[in-house]
Amino acid sequence: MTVTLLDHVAIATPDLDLGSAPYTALGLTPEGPDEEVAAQGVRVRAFVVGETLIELLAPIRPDSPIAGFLEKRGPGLHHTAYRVTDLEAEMARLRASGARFLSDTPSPGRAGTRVAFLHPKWGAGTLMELVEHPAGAHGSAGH
Ligand SMILES: CC[C@H](C(=O)O)C(=O)SCCNC(=O)CCNC(=O)[C@H](O)C(C)(C)COP(=O)(O)OP(=O)(O)OC[C@H]1O[C@@H](n2cnc3c(N)ncnc32)[C@H](O)[C@@H]1OP(=O)(O)O
Ligand SMILES: [Co+2]
Repeated sequence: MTVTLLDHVAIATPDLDLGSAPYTALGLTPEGPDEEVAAQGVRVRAFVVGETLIELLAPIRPDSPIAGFLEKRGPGLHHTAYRVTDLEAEMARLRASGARFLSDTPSPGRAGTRVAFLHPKWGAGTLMELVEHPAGAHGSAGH
């Protein structure tokens, strides 16, 4: 079993400052500066919650999956993400068990990570993401 951590819970928002309000009110602070991930058409702000993160996602392009999600479902919970130690091995293992990935190969994620998404239908209604951190990632949570 190579899932080692609930890496993050992602929230879709039209605007990072607007979406940050409840988390700031809880006294949570961002892990670092906002980050744009062009591959996903998003701007990300990650709040540290102990060993895991709240990943706030705002679209930077109309064709971003987050823009589509907001149009159809409005702001709120978007996906859950699980840290794995070997992404390719986990993808192969899950594929062999019938899992449906949204792409054949990993994509670039936040903070130099590599990510792969499983179809929400396979996730029993939840969009699920696997995250592999660069070897030796630092920080209390390895973030
Ligand atoms: C910065 C990177 C960061 C990181 O962690 O490092 C990220 O997490 S980036 C996050 C943004 N990127 C993605 O979400 C990529 C994966 N997502 C997709 O490819 C699409 O959003 C997809 C395929 C999940 C949905 O695409 P689309 O909305 O065009 O398709 P449908 O509307 O036809 O949806 C199909 C079916 O799935 C349901 N759905 C859609 N999104 C979600 C969701 N987030 N959670 C649960 N279910 C979802 C949708 O309602 C449809 O179901 P149906 O019963 O047919 O209505
Ligand atoms: Co994510």
